Parts: sequence; C-alpha cells; structure tokens
Amino acid sequence: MMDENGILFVLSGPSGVGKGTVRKKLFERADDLAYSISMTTRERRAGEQDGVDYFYKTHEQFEKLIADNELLEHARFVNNYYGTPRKYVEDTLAAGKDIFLEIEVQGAMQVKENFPKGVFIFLFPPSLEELKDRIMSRATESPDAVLKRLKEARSEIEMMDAYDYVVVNDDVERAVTKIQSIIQSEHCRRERIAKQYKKLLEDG
Ligand SMILES: Nc1nc2c(ncn2[C@@H]2O[C@H](COP(=O)(O)OP(=O)(O)O)[C@@H](O)[C@H]2O)c(=O)[nH]1
Ligand SMILES: Nc1ncnc2c1ncn2[C@@H]1O[C@H](COP(=O)(O)OP(=O)(O)O)[C@@H](O)[C@H]1O
Repeated sequence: MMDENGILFVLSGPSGVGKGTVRKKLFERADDLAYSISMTTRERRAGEQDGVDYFYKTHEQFEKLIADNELLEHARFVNNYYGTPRKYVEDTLAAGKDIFLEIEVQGAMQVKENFPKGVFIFLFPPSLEELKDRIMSRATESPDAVLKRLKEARSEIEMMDAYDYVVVNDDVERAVTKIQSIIQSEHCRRERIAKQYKKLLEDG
C-alpha cells in the first residue's frame, strides 16, 4: 500500500558536532518541514526558551509522561532524560507533512523500530580534536559535563553503521545543503516507487 504520510527524518551525532547549529540553519531554508521539540529534564541554558528549544520538565513530570505512554522514544543522556512527544509526530506525519527529529542514538534506534521507513542521518565531526574544541568553545557545560559528553561521543560514533546517511559537518552551509539534498532525493525515491506501484495496478 502506498502511503500519503510525511517522511520522518532523524538527525543524530555526538554532542558538540553541530546538530543544533545545522538544524537551525536548515529550518531557515526549509519551510515544508516540521521540527519536533523534545522534552527534557536538563536545566535550561542561557538563551534557551521553553517551548522553543525544549519543553523543560521535572524528573517527576518526565516519568509521568513515560508512564502515560506519551513519548515516542526516550533516553537518558549524561544524567538527564530526553524524549520525543508522540502525538505531535504522529499527527504531523498523518497530515502528510515531513517531520525532523534531532535526538541521540539510543532514542534514534527506538524510533527506527517503530518507523522502519524513517530516514536516519548521522552528523559526523571532521575530527575528534575538532569535536572537543567545539564542545569546549560552546562553554555551556561544566568541565565534568564536557568530559562526559566526549566519552559519550565515542560510543555514539560506533553506532554510525545503523544510519542511512553520514554527513560530515566541516562547514555548516555545506552540511545543510547535503541534508537538503537527502530530503529531496528521499521524496524523489518515494514518488518513483508510487508511480511504479500505480503503473503495476493499471497494467493489472
Ligand atoms: N533520545 C532523545 N535524545 C534527544 C532528544 N532531544 C535531544 N536529544 C539529544 O540529547 C543529547 C543532549 O542534548 P543537549 O543537552 O541539548 O546537548 P547538546 O546536544 O550537546 O547541545 C543530544 O545528543 C540531543 O540530540 C529526544 O527527544 N530524545
Ligand atoms: N561546521 C562548523 N564549524 C565550526 N564550528 C561549528 C560548526 N558547526 C557547529 N559549530 C560550533 O560548535 C559548537 C557546538 O555546536 P552545537 O550546534 O551546539 O552542537 P550539538 O547540538 O551537536 O551539541 C557551537 O559553538 C557551534 O557554533
């Protein structure tokens, strides 16, 4: 059966690789894509807004969301919970609109089980040295949190194989353009399949 649903895109990659930066630039250019704002128990950083960057929750509130099955996936990352609201994703896809998730690898693997047709993109650093510099330069974390994020980065990179595409974030513009072409070619691919399917039915 051909589906008229939107396409689900997932962007993952180690902390500090530039996911947030690339995603924001992508959304400045793409207007037919919806962003799924995640829930988190992490503290709000300076400059972040509730309902824009994340929905900030207490541990108790988050655990209730899990118990009530309101999350499509969730994971713990460096002592905090992160999760994707189920309803927004399902409603957006059902309305025929594409949705974009920016989540870490454990969560992405849960999404893959439920949405095998999703498109999984891994953002890759030019080098580990550069990754470390980027996490440090952002200076939003304590030295301890920087170390934990770096440690996490190695195990995240090991999961790269499970992704459909790997995009190196050497230059933001270039990475965004590559992601845009991935989105475009996935649409072409699905249209081609739909056409072939229609032809098959017509040919009887
Ligand atoms: N599983 C999951 N991971 C998420 C979600 N939202 C954000 N993340 C990931 O959690 C990790 C930590 O995010 P954050 O604290 O904002 O740090 P940053 O990515 O280093 O800026 C990143 O890898 C995010 O992509 C979510 O809803 N689910
Ligand atoms: N292509 C790039 N080249 C140089 N610096 C970058 C690039 N992409 C992102 N950065 C910088 O790296 C740091 C981490 O980026 P951020 O988007 O917060 O990463 P993430 O969301 O993956 O944790 C920020 O200071 C950002 O400005």
